[in-house]
Amino acid sequence: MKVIFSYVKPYKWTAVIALCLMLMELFVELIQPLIMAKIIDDGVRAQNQQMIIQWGAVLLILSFIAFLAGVINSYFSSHTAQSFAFDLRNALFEKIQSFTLANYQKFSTASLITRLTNDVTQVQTVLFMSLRIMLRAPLAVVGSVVMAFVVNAKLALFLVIGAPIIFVFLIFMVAKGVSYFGKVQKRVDRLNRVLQENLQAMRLVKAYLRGKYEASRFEQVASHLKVDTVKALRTMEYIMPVLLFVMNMSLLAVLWFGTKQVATGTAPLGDIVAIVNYAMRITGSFSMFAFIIIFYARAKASAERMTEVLAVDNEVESASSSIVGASSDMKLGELVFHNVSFQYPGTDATVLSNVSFQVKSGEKLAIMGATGAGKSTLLQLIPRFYDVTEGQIYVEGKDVQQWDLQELRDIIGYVPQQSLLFTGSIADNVRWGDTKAEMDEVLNATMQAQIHASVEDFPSGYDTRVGQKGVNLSGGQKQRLSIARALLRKGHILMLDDSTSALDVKTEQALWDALSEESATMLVVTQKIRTAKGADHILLIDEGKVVAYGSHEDLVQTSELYQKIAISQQEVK
Ligand SMILES: Nc1ncnc2c1ncn2[C@@H]1O[C@H](COP(=O)(O)OP(=O)(O)OP(=O)(O)O)[C@@H](O)[C@H]1O
Repeated sequence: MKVIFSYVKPYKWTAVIALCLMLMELFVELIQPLIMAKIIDDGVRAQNQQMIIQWGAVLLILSFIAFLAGVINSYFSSHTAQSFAFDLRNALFEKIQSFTLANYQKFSTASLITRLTNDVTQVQTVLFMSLRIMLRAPLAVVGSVVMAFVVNAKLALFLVIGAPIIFVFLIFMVAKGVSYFGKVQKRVDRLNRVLQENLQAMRLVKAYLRGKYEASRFEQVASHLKVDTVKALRTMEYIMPVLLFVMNMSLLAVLWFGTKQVATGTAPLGDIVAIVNYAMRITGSFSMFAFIIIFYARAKASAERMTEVLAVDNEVESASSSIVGASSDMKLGELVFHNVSFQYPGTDATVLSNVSFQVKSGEKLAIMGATGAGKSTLLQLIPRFYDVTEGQIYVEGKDVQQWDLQELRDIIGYVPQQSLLFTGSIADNVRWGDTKAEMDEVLNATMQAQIHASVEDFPSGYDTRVGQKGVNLSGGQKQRLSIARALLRKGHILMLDDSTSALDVKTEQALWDALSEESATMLVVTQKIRTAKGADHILLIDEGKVVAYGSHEDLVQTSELYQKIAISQQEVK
């Protein structure tokens, strides 16, 4: 809660104003009985109309002030809560942007979405409600007790006799509530995950006629959410009866001893009436407590989940040293792997084992190997999506761990295996690679990526809207747009992870011809011997180990595995 509520700090003054206004409302509420008493004693009973008008006017003015305070309080409370939520959401989003891939894997996407939306809203609601009404209930209890002491301290003592029991009970219920509502939020995560997966796989669901199966999967997580929420709310239902029982016992004691005091003449009847009145107010405020605890417990659980995100330590980033710039003997785009071994964080399977190779400036390296051999993993180590477990990777003569991370990633153009596009125009999507690029640079990139002609054929050309995840584009179009986006970066190293799998032979050949003019060093993961043939060297990986390295002509002679692949693709020559 502490970390999360530090985001209220910039708005502390609006929060303080809201609190003061709320106190003003409470003050009016608490002195209302006294004024009523005045009207009855000095006005009605004394038959003094002047007094009735005078105190009536005071009551009216105070009520109007309370009304105004309420309206202005609403304004300040919502300003504070909305601004707080805005800042918190942005902070969470920024933190997530800085996550290492290993950290992404720790949280599921659905859980991160819930944390950024639902969890923020829970805390925002509690903040607003606290400033507006929720804090009023406990303060009204305290105020009523104080007023009761002012009226008759001996009788008022009976009102606080149950306080320790109530205090311990409330702490117990908050702890229970936090644990139960923490579970509820996890259930919300799961529900979102099933929903997200289902919506993303809608085509598959239809093709496999899995609508009913998916509906039952959803129903299952929805019913878990329902059961856990009901359990949490049922537990909270004990709050009211327990508080009311303790309060009613106190009230009985006040009446019992109060009657005795009246009988012996030690207290006026008015005192008992007033104390009973305050006791009723306390009881009334207690009826709010169940809601307060539910809201508070839920918000606390949400706050803990958000703190988890904000507290993430991004090991890769923090390891980045302050040495900036390249070494003097650097060659643009030169890359060296030296005895690199790698295991994914939290796993014990060795994905890459003792990998060593070198790619000279401007060279083209094709990386081949069976599925799961470790090709994509190898590429991801270069921009430090993950850090090597053993060995070193040198880019332009400098260990990647000594590069300023931004500078390192700035010189790398990366096209992942799965083409990802964003909602927006085609031009926006290409420009995503370099937001400052001019239109002629965009055109250069799209021409090189062999997508320009297709874009021109669209009725709106470069302004064509790309649907969610590029639904309105073909697989090959998406791949070529992703390549254009990477080319626009004009990096020293271009990494293509099986990014031409959806292209026809002619288009692919045209693309490689265009890319052969590129001065960047190129790493191309491919399954096709035809593509590998055009590379300067081929790196063949099997189960994370380098099993062959050389040109196509060399490997056809020397590597049995390469020969097998070549024969299967009828590309032995
Ligand atoms: N994020 C991850 N966490 C843990 N293990 C992973 C992760 N990504 C991949 N692996 C494992 O690492 C191994 C190599 O995967 P990688 O994706 O690098 O293979 P690949 O050669 O690119 O395969 P493909 O040609 O099918 O894309 C696989 O055994 C895979 O299960």
